[in-house]
Amino acid sequence: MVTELAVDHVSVRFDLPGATVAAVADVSLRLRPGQCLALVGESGCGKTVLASALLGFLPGNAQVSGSATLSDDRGPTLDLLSATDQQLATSVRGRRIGLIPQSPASHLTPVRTARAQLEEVVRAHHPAEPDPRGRANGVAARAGLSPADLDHYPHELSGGMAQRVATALALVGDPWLLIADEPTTGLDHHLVEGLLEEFRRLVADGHAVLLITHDLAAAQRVADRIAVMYAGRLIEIGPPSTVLDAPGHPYTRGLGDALPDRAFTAVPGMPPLLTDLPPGCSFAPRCDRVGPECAELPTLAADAEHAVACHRPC
Ligand SMILES: Nc1ncnc2c1ncn2[C@@H]1O[C@H](COP(=O)(O)OP(=O)(O)OP(=O)(O)O)[C@@H](O)[C@H]1O
Ligand code: NI
Repeated sequence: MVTELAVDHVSVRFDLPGATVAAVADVSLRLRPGQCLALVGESGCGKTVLASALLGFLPGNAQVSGSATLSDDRGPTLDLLSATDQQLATSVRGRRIGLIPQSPASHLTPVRTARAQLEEVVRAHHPAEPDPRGRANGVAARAGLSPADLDHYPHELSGGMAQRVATALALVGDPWLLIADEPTTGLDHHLVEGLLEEFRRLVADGHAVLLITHDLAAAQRVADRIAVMYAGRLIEIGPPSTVLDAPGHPYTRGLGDALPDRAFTAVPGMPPLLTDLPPGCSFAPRCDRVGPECAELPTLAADAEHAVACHRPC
């Protein structure tokens, strides 16, 4: 059996009174053991919504289409988008897919210490473990925490500390696929290095990592592919060297130019409103290469090594 997550043509819309938000549109991607895919893009482009769709964490006003097939030897092959919450809770979350959520503090129980929460998850995943405390300390160390750090309540943890507790919680069940949503937020340079090292080690051990990040430099250091999202769509995907050094999409070129060691110039203009997307390329209003053909939606060749959804690539 091929171990894989196959995301095919996934779209997520939110119905609001009088408007529809097209948060994710027609996203396809694949992840296999030994791979790290970085998903990058400006705030609000749909990264967290995509991750939430995969784990069944979308609110009731979300309309989802497409499929996300999870195949591995840890459970039945499953479409994550049509699975029941019961199936996701008992067989997927934490066991086949681990999530480091974007706001980790809000996922911790306020009245119990980090240790109590981590040891509970250790016991749930490893009922025969004779030393849950030792195992919790071990997984905490991999996330950059000392045993003493665990004896705090969530409100006593800094943002970076809560982030590391969330990382430890996600690692406990040894999921083959880890989805990390902005895991370096609030961490200092030293801790970012440690976390990226842990991701590299997981990938070398045969895990897969979907790294959602604003930090292109981090993506470059750990990912073997970078997928760039704009206004809910994937607009470019390829190896970091290509995407960052020889990008095809004008938006990706703009993102690369915003790196601190380059021009540091942000892409001019604002992303479009997701309630009111233009029919063609949604980057066209900001694009310096725009032409008449951009009134048609460009497509992305999903299976190519390097793919660009642009009529006039750089
Ligand atoms: N429950 C909801 N109802 C309506 N719109 C929503 C809902 N949740 C998210 N959105 C919208 O969907 C879009 C995508 O949001 P998302 O959180 O995925 O962005 P993101 O790429 O993760 O951004 P960031 O980098 O800031 O975390 C945003 O415009 C957001 O306002
Ligand atoms: Ni997000």
